[in-house]
Amino acid sequence: MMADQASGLRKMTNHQVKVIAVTGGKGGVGKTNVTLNMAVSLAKMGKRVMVLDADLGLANVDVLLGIRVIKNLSHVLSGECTLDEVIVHGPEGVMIIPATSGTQSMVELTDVEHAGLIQAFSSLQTPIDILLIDTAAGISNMVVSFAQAAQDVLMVVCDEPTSITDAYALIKILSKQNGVYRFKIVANMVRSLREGQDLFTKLTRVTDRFLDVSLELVACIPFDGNVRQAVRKQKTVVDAFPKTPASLAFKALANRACDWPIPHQPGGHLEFFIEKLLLNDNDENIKELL
Ligand SMILES: Nc1ncnc2c1ncn2[C@@H]1O[C@H](COP(=O)(O)OP(=O)(O)OP(=O)(O)O)[C@@H](O)[C@H]1O
Repeated sequence: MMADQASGLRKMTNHQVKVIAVTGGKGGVGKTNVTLNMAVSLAKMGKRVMVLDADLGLANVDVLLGIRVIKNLSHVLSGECTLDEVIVHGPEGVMIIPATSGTQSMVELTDVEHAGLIQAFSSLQTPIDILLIDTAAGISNMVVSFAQAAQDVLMVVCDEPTSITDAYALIKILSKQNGVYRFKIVANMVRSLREGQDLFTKLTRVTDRFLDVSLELVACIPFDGNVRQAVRKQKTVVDAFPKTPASLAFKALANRACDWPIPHQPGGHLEFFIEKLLLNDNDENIKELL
């Protein structure tokens, strides 16, 4: 299976795909809003964007966009269907891989599911430029897998002590145990640029002291009541209220993301991401499953 997978990858074009994992540690800091508003902004720029809702059990992406879902990521992980078959189209043609809601939250991937995930991405046929992964809250092996495999890890934080401590805990685990040392910080729901910078300073004060990591503040998204208004309308704020402060900040972040370099991937497409997913697996048995 591994050999088939590798040859399948070699057949793909040399097209490079950017993979960004949106994390945060704490729930409710705005990960899904950051993901979707970036996705719609990038799609408006002409990019082919795919969003993976990686919060199995507590899916939000489809709800936030008012999209009806029939099959979702859990069907893909169990081998019932392919990733291409579960794609639903959101605003601006953003392709969504939905998760499931209303079932027991699935935070830890079994070996079989991890193998299913790798297999699913290896055989993805739909061409994309950017894959945005909206990860679950907490520090599960699923969050760690995606953060480790992505080229960029966005850490969304807001001005609450628990947000800083949870972000720090996630950064610690990713750096000390999983080889992720670079983090892009998004200060969300801030009242001013200054508040965003102060938040970043609070976080770097502890990471500089205890960890060997590099943090970069890439966006300060203002607290903006229009975000909630848009959520109620099941739309992204960049769509519903394009000129409001949060929308402008989300668009600036998307613009910035376009300039983040993509590492050279000889096989092209998602090979880098898939290889990292394979590497991330601590259990050698997974290779037997592929
Ligand atoms: N910049 C903002 N201004 C005002 N409200 C915001 C902003 N960003 C997010 N929110 C609000 O915060 C709440 C949580 O946002 P969101 O669902 O994106 O967080 P999350 O981190 O994905 O949550 P979870 O981890 O629980 O899925 C939502 O009600 C949303 O409307």
